[in-house]
Amino acid sequence: MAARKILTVAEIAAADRRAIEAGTPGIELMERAGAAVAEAIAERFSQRSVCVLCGPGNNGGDGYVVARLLKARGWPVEVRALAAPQSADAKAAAARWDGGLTAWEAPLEARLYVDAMFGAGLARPLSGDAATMATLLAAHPESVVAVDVPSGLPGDSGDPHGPVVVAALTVTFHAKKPAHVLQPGHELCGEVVVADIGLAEAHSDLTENGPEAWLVRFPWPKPNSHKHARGRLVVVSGEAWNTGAARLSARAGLRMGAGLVTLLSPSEALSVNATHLEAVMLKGFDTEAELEQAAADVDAAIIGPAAGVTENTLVNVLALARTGAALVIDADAITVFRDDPEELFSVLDVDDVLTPHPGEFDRLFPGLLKESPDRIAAARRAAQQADAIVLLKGGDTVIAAPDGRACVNTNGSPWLATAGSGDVLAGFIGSLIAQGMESFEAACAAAWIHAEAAELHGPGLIAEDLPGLAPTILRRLYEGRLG
Ligand SMILES: NC(=O)C1=CN([C@@H]2O[C@H](COP(=O)(O)OP(=O)(O)OC[C@H]3O[C@@H](n4cnc5c(N)ncnc54)[C@H](OP(=O)(O)O)[C@@H]3O)[C@@H](O)[C@H]2O)[C@@H](O)CC1
Ligand SMILES: Nc1ncnc2c1ncn2[C@@H]1O[C@H](COP(=O)(O)OP(=O)(O)O)[C@@H](O)[C@H]1O
Ligand SMILES: [K+]
Repeated sequence: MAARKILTVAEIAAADRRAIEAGTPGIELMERAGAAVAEAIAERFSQRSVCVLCGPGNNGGDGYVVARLLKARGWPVEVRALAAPQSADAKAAAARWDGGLTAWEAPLEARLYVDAMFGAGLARPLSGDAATMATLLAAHPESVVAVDVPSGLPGDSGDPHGPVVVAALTVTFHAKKPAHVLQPGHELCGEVVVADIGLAEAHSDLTENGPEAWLVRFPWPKPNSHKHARGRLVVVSGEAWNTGAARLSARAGLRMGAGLVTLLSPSEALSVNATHLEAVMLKGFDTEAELEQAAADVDAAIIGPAAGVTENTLVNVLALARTGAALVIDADAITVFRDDPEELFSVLDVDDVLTPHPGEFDRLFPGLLKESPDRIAAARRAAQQADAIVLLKGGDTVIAAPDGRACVNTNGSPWLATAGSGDVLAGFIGSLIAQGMESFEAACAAAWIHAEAAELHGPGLIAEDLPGLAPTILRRLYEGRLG
């Protein structure tokens, strides 16, 4: 299965234009779009009274088609027009609707509402009658189906700057837009159905995260695999009072399949680490030179979880960067470079992964999140600036590579909002890289598995649970690997 592409508003408009130039009339695309919405509604709702709210553009045009097709199926349908149709296709679709119009302000008594006011290209916040309607509908999101996007949601950012419709189901066309995957848009859309309306494939560097993007390259062990061949991973421990986070990463790394995982511990923390380790191995170091030596032959190294915002952490990162290991740089190992991010960037390359939460991101890339149109753009610019993979954490984690690839994680689980879950994620990423997966794909796969594991557990999740939940998700992936 191919990765699920996400197209911007400009890209979808271009695909639309190409289809029309190639001989499919716009009204035919509108008929297909409306038919897909009517079909999705009939599949999910029993027959009931429907009110279709049509805007002046092509989104409204789709609405007139939905109204006609649901009426033809015997559903009681009323249509309300926010303004007269403006485009030729919308006028044609409206002309095919023979059921008359209900006044916009009449009491709302239908059991289902189809929001066809505005599409993804919304140029300015909803105002007037449209804004009032969005506010009224927001009281009954379970009865609202949005065409393309909930009206008021700009397609490229997913961040409404005014009143917005909240839907239980959104039917969009050809591909998702950023608004369907980025928060809060993702939440406002409800279930998202992507309907095929016969447009040609379009190129996109932006995808929605999921196994179809990386499962064929997942590093399963082979019959002749041995532990050294399955990837050597090291994790740098913090000082004696701060060792748990690195152990969480190490355990997660082992669960994700790395053959050998070693905790590299400051000597003074060796005994506390030793008390808590079994399959994870332990090695001490006292100086940056000893750390460099200990990591000389490893495939991947993780530094940051409870490492301490200290000069030692800074020099330890630089020491690891002198080895051939791919680096996963998290937490304190990010923060420690806040006064001179360039010093960090100068030692990174595309094998390395930075895993900041938004606060840490702002320390390395001051102002970038705020001044970017959305999180995808921010993560992409950061990856280019750092010349490394950047995984920007959140409910809608974004992973970006310096070459422009970006991936949005949509299975994010709020149960992950618990101390230490990021340490586990770092362990998962480092482990997959150590096993030979390309770093961008490793970060995507790790983020997806991490969220699936959290969802599997649900309430009461603590970070310690996550490594032990990974095998259930891995088994599902393993059994589906040929599918
Ligand atoms: N391939 C596909 O994807 C296909 C897509 N299709 C459908 O087309 C839809 C996109 O259609 P669209 O471009 O006509 O946009 P849409 O939002 O209906 O209307 C724009 C109009 O609204 C106005 N306007 C804008 N903002 C406003 C505001 N806040 N308050 C008030 N007015 C506002 C704006 O006016 P202007 O800014 O020009 O003054 C303009 O007149 C898409 O969502 C999908 O449903 C299918 O039919 C076929 C294949
Ligand atoms: N509300 C949420 N929804 C989905 N994922 C979340 C949410 N809150 C946090 N996460 C995820 O949980 C992890 C938290 O990581 P981090 O902030 O580094 O925590 P810690 O440093 O305590 O390990 C990240 O993977 C993040 O994407
Ligand atoms: K809409």
